[in-house]
Order: sequence, then C-alpha cells, then structure tokens
Amino acid sequence: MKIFATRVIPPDGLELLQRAGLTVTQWTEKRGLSATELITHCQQYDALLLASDNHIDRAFLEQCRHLKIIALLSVGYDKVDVAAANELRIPVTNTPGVLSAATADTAFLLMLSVARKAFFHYKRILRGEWNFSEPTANLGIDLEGKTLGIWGLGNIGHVMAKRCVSAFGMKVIYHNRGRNEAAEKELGAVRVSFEELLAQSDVLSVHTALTPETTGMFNKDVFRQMKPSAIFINAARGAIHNETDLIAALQQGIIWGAGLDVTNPEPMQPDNPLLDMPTVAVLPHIGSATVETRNAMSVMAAKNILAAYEGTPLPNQVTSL
Ligand SMILES: NC(=O)C1=CN([C@@H]2O[C@H](COP(=O)(O)OP(=O)(O)OC[C@H]3O[C@@H](n4cnc5c(N)ncnc54)[C@H](O)[C@@H]3O)[C@@H](O)[C@H]2O)C=CC1
Ligand SMILES: O=C(O)C(=O)CO
Repeated sequence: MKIFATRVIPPDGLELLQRAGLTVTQWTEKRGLSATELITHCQQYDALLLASDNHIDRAFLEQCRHLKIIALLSVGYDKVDVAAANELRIPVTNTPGVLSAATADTAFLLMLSVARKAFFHYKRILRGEWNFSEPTANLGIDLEGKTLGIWGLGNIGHVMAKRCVSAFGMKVIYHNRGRNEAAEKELGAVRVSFEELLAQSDVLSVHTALTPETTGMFNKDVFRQMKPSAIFINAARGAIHNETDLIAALQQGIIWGAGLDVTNPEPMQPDNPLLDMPTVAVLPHIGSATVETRNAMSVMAAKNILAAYEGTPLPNQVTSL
C-alpha cells in the first residue's frame, strides 16, 4: 500500500507504517497543496493521510474513488463531505480522545490569558512601555468561583470543565445535544438551555464540532444575550463565530473579552483589530500541538491505515456529522 501524507507526519505514526512495510510519501514543501495538486498526487497512491486543511469534497472524492482510506490527522472532520465518501465507499477516519487534554489546555490557557490580559501586557513590554505602573490600570479579573459555560460537552469540553473546577472551583453549566451524565456526576455540571448558558456564563467556551447547525452560531444576536463581563473562548472551529460581530461586540462592550485558537477566516491577518484589543488572546490553531499529542494522533491515524491495509474493521471510522 502506498500512502500520501499532505504534511510531514510525527515520527511515531510514520515508523508504525514503515515497520509494516508500507511506503509513505510526505509533502515536505512549505506551502499547501492546491485542490488540483492534491487530486493529481492522490491518483498515484492507495491511501491519503490528511494533515492539512484541504477540503475533501465530492469533486475530489469522485476523482479519487480508488482510495482505500482517507485517514485524518484530526478529530474534526468538517472539511470532509462524509455523505459523498459514504456513497462512494471511501472510508474516512479521525483521531478522537488522544488530543482532548492538549486542546482543553489551550482553551484554559486562552481563558486565563484573557482574564489577566497576558498578551496585552507582553506587548507592552515589547513596546518599551514597562516604565510606570499604576494600581488601577490595566487590571484583569479573577476566575475563582465564576461560572464556566460549555457549549458542546464532549471529550474536550469535559477536560476543560475538569481543569476549571480543579484550578478555580468554577461552577459548570453546559448545553449539549444530549446529557453528559459522567460530567454531571464528576463535576456537578448542570445542563441548561442555550439561552440560560448565554445569560449565566462568566466564561463561555465552545467545544462543538462545526456542522451546518453550529456554523455562525455566535453572531451579534447571541453576543447580546451574554453578560457584559463575559469571556468568549473558541478552540473548536472559527466558522462557529461571526468574526465581524465578535469584533463589534468587544468594541461596544457587549462582552468583555475573547480567546481564540481558531479564527474566521484562518489564517488571521496581522491587521485584524482583535490583535490590538487588551482583553483578547489569539493563537494560530495550536490546540493539539504538543509533541506527545501529535505523536499519539499519528499512531491512531497509522492504526486506521493498517486496518484498511489488513482488511480489518477501522477503529475510528466516521460516518456522519
Ligand atoms: N483547536 C484545535 O486545534 C482543535 C479543535 N477541535 C475541535 O473540537 C471539536 C470537538 O472535539 P471533541 O470534544 O473531541 O468532540 P466530541 O464529539 O467529543 O464533542 C463535541 C460535543 O458537541 C456536542 N454538539 C454537537 N453539536 C451540538 C449542538 N448543535 N448543540 C449542542 N451540542 C452539540 C456533541 O453532542 C458532543 O458532546 C472538534 O470537532 C474540532 O472541530 C478538536 C481538536 C483540536
Ligand atoms: O483535531 C482537530 O480537529 C484539529 O483542529 C487539530 O488538531
């Protein structure tokens, strides 16, 4: 089996594939592949290991219907037309669970950075402005005992809630498609309506998948239902928030702060007004970017490819949104 990887793959997963005698060709150029280039490459391979943000749409799938597997190096699979892949019988797999802690840590990092205006203060040092301090200037806010609202209490949301309870004794409320009884029992999390989540959260952290239902959900009408003191965190997908509305909500004091690991669009341009706001922290989609986690993700993707090679059931096949 010949595998094409759209990026350089973390060593653990790569070794697993190579030890099994499979050939892996990695795209090593410091630029992404265009849609046409991806099709041209995939036509020469049996399996695709997708570690880039290329869209796997119907046009791609129809021209690459020979693929034995499309193994994603991500848990999110919003960039794949899963219905078309099912129809064309091309299996798609993802990497759930192994990246939950690292991604929740990123959301936690953003929350604390916004609360203490950390990115803003760092930029003050860079600008040579660390010369005079006032007891009332540029203050942050405490998180101790505040209410954390989680929208999408699945794997990552659960770890984020756990971190916030143990670090700050935060009260957890959540809105999810179904109940999360484990989190209710372990953390005293309380399931509320979406409207209650907006009205009661001091920090509102988004952890749903990007679906037609969640796309653009955080818009001006929704921000208006949040507390003026609230912090909005998005470490899920940028398209879940409307960035123009978010900028306006922050400029007008409708909400207090925002922490983003994902932006809309990506990459964020350096002149984006969010980057100059004291109560905003932005990271370039590094949720799962630790050595350990990326290796674990690569092993999971490799095991899915090996299963496709051996004709055994795929451990992490996705079939619907
Ligand atoms: N920033 C980053 O680098 C990363 C971002 N992600 C994003 O985080 C997302 C979540 O990942 P996991 O926690 O592993 O997934 P998960 O499937 O365990 O959790 C998602 C939760 O959202 C809920 N949900 C979905 N649609 C909903 C809706 N309309 N209303 C309320 N609840 C809804 C689901 O019921 C589920 O409990 C991924 O889909 C991905 O897009 C994941 C990893 C890294
Ligand atoms: O896994 C995902 O969905 C990511 O966004 C990157 O790890």
